[in-house]
Amino acid sequence: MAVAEFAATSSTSYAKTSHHHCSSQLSYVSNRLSHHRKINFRPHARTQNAKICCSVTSKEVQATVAIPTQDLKKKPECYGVFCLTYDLRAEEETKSWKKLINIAVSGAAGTISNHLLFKLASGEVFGPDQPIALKLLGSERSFQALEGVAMELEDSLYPLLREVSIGIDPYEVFQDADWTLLIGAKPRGPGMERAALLDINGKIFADQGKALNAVASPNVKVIVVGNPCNTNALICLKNAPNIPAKNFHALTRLDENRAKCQLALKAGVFYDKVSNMTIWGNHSTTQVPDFLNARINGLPVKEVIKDTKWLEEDFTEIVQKRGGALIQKWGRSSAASTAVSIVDAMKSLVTPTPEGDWFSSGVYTNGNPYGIAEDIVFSMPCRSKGDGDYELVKDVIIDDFLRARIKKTEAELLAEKKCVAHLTGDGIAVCDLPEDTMLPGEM
Ligand SMILES: NC(=O)C1=CN([C@@H]2O[C@H](COP(=O)(O)OP(=O)(O)OC[C@H]3O[C@@H](n4cnc5c(N)ncnc54)[C@H](OP(=O)(O)O)[C@@H]3O)[C@@H](O)[C@H]2O)C=CC1
Ligand SMILES: O=C([O-])CC(=O)C(=O)O
Repeated sequence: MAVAEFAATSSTSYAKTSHHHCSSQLSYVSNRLSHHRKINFRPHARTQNAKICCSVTSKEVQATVAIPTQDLKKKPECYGVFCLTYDLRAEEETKSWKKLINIAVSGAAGTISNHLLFKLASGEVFGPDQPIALKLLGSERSFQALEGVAMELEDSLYPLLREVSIGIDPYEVFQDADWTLLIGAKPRGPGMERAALLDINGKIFADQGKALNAVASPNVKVIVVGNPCNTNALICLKNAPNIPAKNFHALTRLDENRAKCQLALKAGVFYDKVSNMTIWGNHSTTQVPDFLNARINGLPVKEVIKDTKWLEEDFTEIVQKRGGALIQKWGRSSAASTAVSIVDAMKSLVTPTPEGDWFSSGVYTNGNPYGIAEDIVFSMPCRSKGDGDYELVKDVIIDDFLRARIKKTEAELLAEKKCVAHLTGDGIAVCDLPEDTMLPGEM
């Protein structure tokens, strides 16, 4: 279909008219770029302009759509309706738009992503005046499903979602990414050794680290979700030497949220009363949910929950194995709550941490103040000024109970690291994992 058939002229006030109404004025001319299996170049400047309304603030905004004069077939980097670009100069004039944030997501056709992408597009992380681009990474096996995801994003008419592109080559999809959410990973199948999983998934994260190093924004923030996420994050950062190691996170926010929920349940308070929750170590069954430093209604947990046996035994184990308990009910691993926790993890980095509180994230240990071995990715308490960066919290108490548990999860991560030495540039891999090395979902 010829692009010139596209005709849309309108401007309106968002306060009075929804974006659904706005968008319905577009003649839909997407030529369904389904046959384009790769993205490979950026939109070119040669355009002619038409106007559509794309307001996201209460101010009246006229955004100018740039209509490509070239055949859309030659513009495979965007998906469908997202190929209709807009004139940044016009936007600058309105002073209503912020610079686009590029978010790359791997495993984008998977279950977690199916929740996450729609939350991102709705503005949950970056706010109601921040346009975003989603760059979705799939594979040969998932490409058709990925198109389905992109079609649903189109049909959702999110005013903040300006660009969607899909592809199977991380060197293309990660181009200029400001954030990268690495979710895609092979799930551990029946009878599969954890060492094999570390190797298979490790290779994925080594390749993706190299791609990020080559093409992403030099200050890209990377959140690794695909398991085993701590060691995958380590592999990724080792393969991306030009990106600060500090920018890589392994997702342990779901564990933090699970721990807060259990403390709230036991104390009989709503979960917003639980703060200062640290998850130490690995996103596995050796993780340490820290009830020593956590607070309920501002008080140390031990002053509110007097049942020490429950705290030391039941609480810890419930949190460690919550993923497995969920799998037994659902028949698949946590997806919606994982997506929520990814949003929480991102928001914690772009919003100043409330005074006196902190959040948990699996981060690179070099320079940590707790005596944890260097050169691994370990969940620790962090605070952020809201600039995307974070600092480790210094004023935490570590008693003998906590120290012993931290040592155990540290030993597990050091063993995992040896298994992937061939992928981190540390020589020959020697894999001798402790018996109890399991994902939260394996029990
Ligand atoms: N850190 C945390 O708190 C949590 C982590 N997880 C982890 O997140 C990851 C994704 O979970 P979820 O979205 O539910 O999983 P899905 O199975 O729905 O999706 C996973 C995606 O991984 C991709 N993948 C990459 N390599 C392979 C491979 N070799 N074989 C099969 N699939 C592969 C697939 O996409 P494609 O073909 O496009 O590459 C697939 O769509 C898992 O590793 C899971 O263990 C889950 C819950 C919590
Ligand atoms: O073990 C899994 O794949 C799921 C997981 O990480 C969790 O639920 O925490």
